[in-house]
Amino acid sequence: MNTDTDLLWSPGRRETEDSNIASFLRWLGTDRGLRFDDYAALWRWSSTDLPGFWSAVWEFYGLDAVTGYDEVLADSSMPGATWFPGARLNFAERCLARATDARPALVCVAEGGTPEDISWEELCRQVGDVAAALRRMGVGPGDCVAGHLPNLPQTVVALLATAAVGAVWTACSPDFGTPSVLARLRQARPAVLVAADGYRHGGKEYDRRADVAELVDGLPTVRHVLAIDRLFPAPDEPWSRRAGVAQHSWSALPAAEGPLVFADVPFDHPLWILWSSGTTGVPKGIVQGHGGIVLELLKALGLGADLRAEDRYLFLTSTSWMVWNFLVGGLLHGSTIVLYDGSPTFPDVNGAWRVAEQTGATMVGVGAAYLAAVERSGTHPAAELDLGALRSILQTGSSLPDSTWRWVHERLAPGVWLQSICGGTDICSVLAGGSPLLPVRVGRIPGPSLGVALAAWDPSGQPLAGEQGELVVTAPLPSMPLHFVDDPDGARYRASYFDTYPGVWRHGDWVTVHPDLSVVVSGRSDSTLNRMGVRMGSADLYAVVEQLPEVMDSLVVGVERPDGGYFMPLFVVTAPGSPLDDGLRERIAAAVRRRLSPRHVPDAIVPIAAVPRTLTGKKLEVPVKRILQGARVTDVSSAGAVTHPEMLTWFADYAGRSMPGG
Ligand SMILES: CC(=O)CC(=O)O
Repeated sequence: MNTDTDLLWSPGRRETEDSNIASFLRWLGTDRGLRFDDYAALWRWSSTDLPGFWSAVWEFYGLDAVTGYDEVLADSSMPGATWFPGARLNFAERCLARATDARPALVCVAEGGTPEDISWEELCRQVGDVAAALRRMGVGPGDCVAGHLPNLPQTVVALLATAAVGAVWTACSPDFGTPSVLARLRQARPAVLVAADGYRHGGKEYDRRADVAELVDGLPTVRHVLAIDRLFPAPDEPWSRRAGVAQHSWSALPAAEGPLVFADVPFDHPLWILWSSGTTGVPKGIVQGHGGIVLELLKALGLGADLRAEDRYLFLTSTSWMVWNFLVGGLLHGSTIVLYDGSPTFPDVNGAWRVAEQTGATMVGVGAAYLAAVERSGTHPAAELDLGALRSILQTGSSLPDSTWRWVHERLAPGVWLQSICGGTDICSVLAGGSPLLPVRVGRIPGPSLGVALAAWDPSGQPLAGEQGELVVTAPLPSMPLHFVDDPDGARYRASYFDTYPGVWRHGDWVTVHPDLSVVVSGRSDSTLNRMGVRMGSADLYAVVEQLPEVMDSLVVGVERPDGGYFMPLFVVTAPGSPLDDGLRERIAAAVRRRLSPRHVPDAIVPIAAVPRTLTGKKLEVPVKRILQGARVTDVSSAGAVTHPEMLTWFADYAGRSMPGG
């Protein structure tokens, strides 16, 4: 039910008249003679007239002054759509195109430190020096440069320098275990490894030099290590002793001899490789292209999130989550991007908000789990900190409990525009999210993003209105993968998105699209709960269970048994001092029965010490389900890619001990 008490935020004059999307609508009227009464009408046009919409984005953002093209969409089949043949543009060049003296390009904060500004001029100079160094190492189109780096200014510089020379970038955050990093980077076959000596997190320093040596040993294609010695400086000490590998110190790189030259690459030239979470098999290397990413991030951040040049845009993320790339996309808008290298909960749970205060961040991106944790802490950031500059929060990763939507508006930053966004690595962007033209209501993503032909489908491919179905995208997007790494015939790519509905992208989430176009995502469809033929999203259960003050975290899975039975245990982490006794079990079951349905009541409610998650915060529903079905821990998760890996062994023991018929 959606009543007015659910309304948290409504567009004001700034949004309806001064936002980027308002300017876009005016521009469509004057330049194209197109008028739309509301967001819904604009979205319908944008997701059906693809050449019309994407050519409008192209012109509105001035790309026609950069390059021409033969056609907008030469082939619209999925997979394999052909966008903007004939166009040539370089992501790095576009990121540096709006350099200005007026504002910094980067504001960098190390955990416990003070913010440091890097000007656009300085950023361009550093990109030029590193690009020149890469060219001296013989790196160019067809090569890969890999980063083993935390969220440092050097990481942004290395990405832009790699793109500038036309090579492919990929990164793993150093908090990943070495086997996980190797499972990814081995596939990418990097020629150069850019690595930091360590990182700081939660008040501790982690030395990673030995891990870098191990990586170099495991990556026979690496010829050069570009070493960032910041925490443990020992410039003359090579980290790897492997023959044939040269180590260069980042801080000692010579200045470039000439101006920065950007490789002139076609629209679909590979830009970077992003990695799937790798919790259900070998991580998939998702390759996205220069043109598709430029266009998508201009549209998503500009027309969707209303990012502007004067914004200071912070995302709390490691370099392994696609939102880091989504953060760097802020440069395309001439915005200042804020890089925080550290834990959002250091020195206390409000660490991230302190960084926002220190840096004057105007738009802050966070994972849902972090927001919920701050809510639970009982602190009142709005009273303790000056978040006056903050205008918008981007929330993603998983669904937000209803209470947290309200808490953000009441206690974190009253008046702020909370944008819940859903998309992912696969497109490095947003499928559904906020719009300056749409109100924000509790529990609802305001609408599908422009250009995204999003729908809910039933198993036979029929669209569902106001009912939960598979999230599909029925028309191509420019940032869809060019291909996967090591997938020459595209079989892995097709199997990932196109096996259920040939020619239509199945994203792997359960979604409901309401008549007002608002969207509710109810969890991953590959971890669906299916009781007696009724499908239920795990997120619905979490939303109820995690509202109880005694429950800190939870995980639910539905296990098909060999005997045809179905077992649906709910695992809960209780708050200190709240044992999971019969009383609490009954309160949980009663809340689920009342707020959802008797069918949602779990078969067992079991205490656990922690919920294992991917390093980007997603609960490990599918791996746990598979363990409960008898899979070996090592077959369903890759070491170092999950939090609380010890819990996977716990689930294996539980499967042996407590599963019905087990
Ligand atoms: C934008 C997103 O969808 C991010 C994520 O959940 O991985």
